[in-house]
Amino acid sequence: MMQSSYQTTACVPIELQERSYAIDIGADLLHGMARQAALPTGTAALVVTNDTIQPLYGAALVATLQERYPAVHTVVLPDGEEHKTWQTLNLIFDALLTHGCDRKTVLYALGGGVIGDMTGFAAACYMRGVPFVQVPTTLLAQVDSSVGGKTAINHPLGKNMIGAFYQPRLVVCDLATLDTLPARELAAGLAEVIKYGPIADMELFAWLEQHMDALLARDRAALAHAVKRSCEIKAAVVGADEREAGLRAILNFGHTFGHAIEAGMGYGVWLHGEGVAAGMVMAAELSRRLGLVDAAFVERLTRLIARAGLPTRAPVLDAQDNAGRYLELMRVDKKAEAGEIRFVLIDGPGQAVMRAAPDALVRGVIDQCCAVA
Ligand SMILES: NC(=O)c1ccc[n+]([C@@H]2O[C@H](COP(=O)([O-])OP(=O)(O)OC[C@H]3O[C@@H](n4cnc5c(N)ncnc54)[C@H](O)[C@@H]3O)[C@@H](O)[C@H]2O)c1
Ligand SMILES: O=C(O)C(=O)C[C@@H](O)[C@H](O)[C@H](O)COP(=O)(O)O
Ligand SMILES: [Zn+2]
Repeated sequence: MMQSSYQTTACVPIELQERSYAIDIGADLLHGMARQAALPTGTAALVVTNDTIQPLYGAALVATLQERYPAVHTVVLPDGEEHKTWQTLNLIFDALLTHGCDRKTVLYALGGGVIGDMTGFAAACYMRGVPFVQVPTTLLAQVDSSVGGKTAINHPLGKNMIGAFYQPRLVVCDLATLDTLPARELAAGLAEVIKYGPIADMELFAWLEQHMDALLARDRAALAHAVKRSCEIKAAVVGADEREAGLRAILNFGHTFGHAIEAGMGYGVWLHGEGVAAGMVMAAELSRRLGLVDAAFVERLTRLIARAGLPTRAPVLDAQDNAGRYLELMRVDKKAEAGEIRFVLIDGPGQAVMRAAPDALVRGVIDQCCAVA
C-alpha cells in the first residue's frame, strides 16, 4: 500500500460558531486526506468533479476516501462556467439518488469554483442538507471560492442568482494540483488575490508587486503565502459577516462590473477572474471620479493587474448602447436595492466602502474603460 502523508504548511481557521472549520494548505494533501480527523464520517462519499479534473486527480481522491468510507462514488460533470446550471446540478442529485445515498453521505467538491459552488448548493439541498468538503484545485478556488459558504448556479439573466449560504466542513488546498493549471486560469486566480489588497491589506498588495514573477512561475512558497494570506483575509471577513449583511460585500470589489461582463459576453467567454480584473479597474476609476482615491492609485492597481497577465480593459457588450447594456446587467446585481446599483469602491488604499453612484458618472467610466469595438 502506498505510504500516505498529510502535512500541512498552514491551517487557517474560520470561526463561525458551530459552523467553524479549517482551511488546510499544503502539498500532496490529496494522497493522505483520509488521515485528517476533521473529515466528516459517513455512510458514503460522493466525489463531484468534471471531465478535465477526473483523469488528473479523481483516482487519488477516491483511493484516500476509500480508507474512510464504506462506499465512494464519483459523478463527473461537464466542464465549464456555461454548465453552472440547474441541468448540471440535477446530475448531482441523480447520482445521489441512483447510489441510494442517505443523509450521512459526504459530498467532496474536487475542482475549481464552478464545481465548488455547485457541489455546495447540491449539499445544501439534498435531503435538506448533507455535509460537504471543498477540495479546490484552481488558484481561484483555493484563495476565494472554497471558503465562506457562498454556493450557487447562474441564471441567463444574472450570475450566481440561485443559491444558498452553506458552509463546508473542511477545505483542503493541495498546492501540488496547481502544477497542472493552465496559465490563463492561474492568472484568473491572481485577480482574486489582488482584490484583497485594495479592500483590506496594502501590505499584501506590495508583496504581490514584489512576487508577481515568482507567482507566475508557480514558485511553491510564493503560492503558499498567497493562498494563506488570502484565506486569512477572507476568513476574517466571513467570520464577521457570514451572510453579507454589510462588511462581506467588500469581497465583491470589481464584481458588479465583472459579473456584467461574464453574463453579457455569455458565461465562459470571459473567465470570472478576468471579469473581476477589468471590473476592479472600472471600480477604481469610479472611486477616483468620486474623489475617493487619486489617479496614482488607479494606475498602480492597473499596472499590477496587467503584470498578472489579466485584462485591464473591459469588452464592449453592445455596439449601439454599451453603457446602457452594462447598466441594465448591473441592475440585476445582488447588492442592488430598488433598482439602484451599489458599488464596492475604494475609499483610500486598503479600505473599501459601498456606495451608489450617479448613472452619468458610471457611464463615463464604462466609456473610458471599454475596449474600442
Ligand atoms: N463561492 C464563492 O465565494 C466564489 C468566489 C469566487 C468565484 N466563485 C465562482 O467560481 C467560478 C470560477 O472558478 P474557477 O476560476 O476555479 O473556474 P473553474 O471552476 O471553471 O475552473 C477553471 C478551469 O480549470 C480546470 N481545472 C481546475 N483545476 C485544474 C487543475 N488542477 N489542473 C488543470 N485544470 C484544472 C477546470 O476544469 C476549468 O476548466 C465562477 O463560477 C465564480 O462565480 C465563487
Ligand atoms: O465570498 C464572497 O462574499 C464574495 O463576494 C467572493 C467573490 O469573489 C465571489 O465571486 C462571489 O461568488 C460573488 O458573490 P455574489 O454574491 O456577487 O454572487
Ligand atoms: Zn469572485
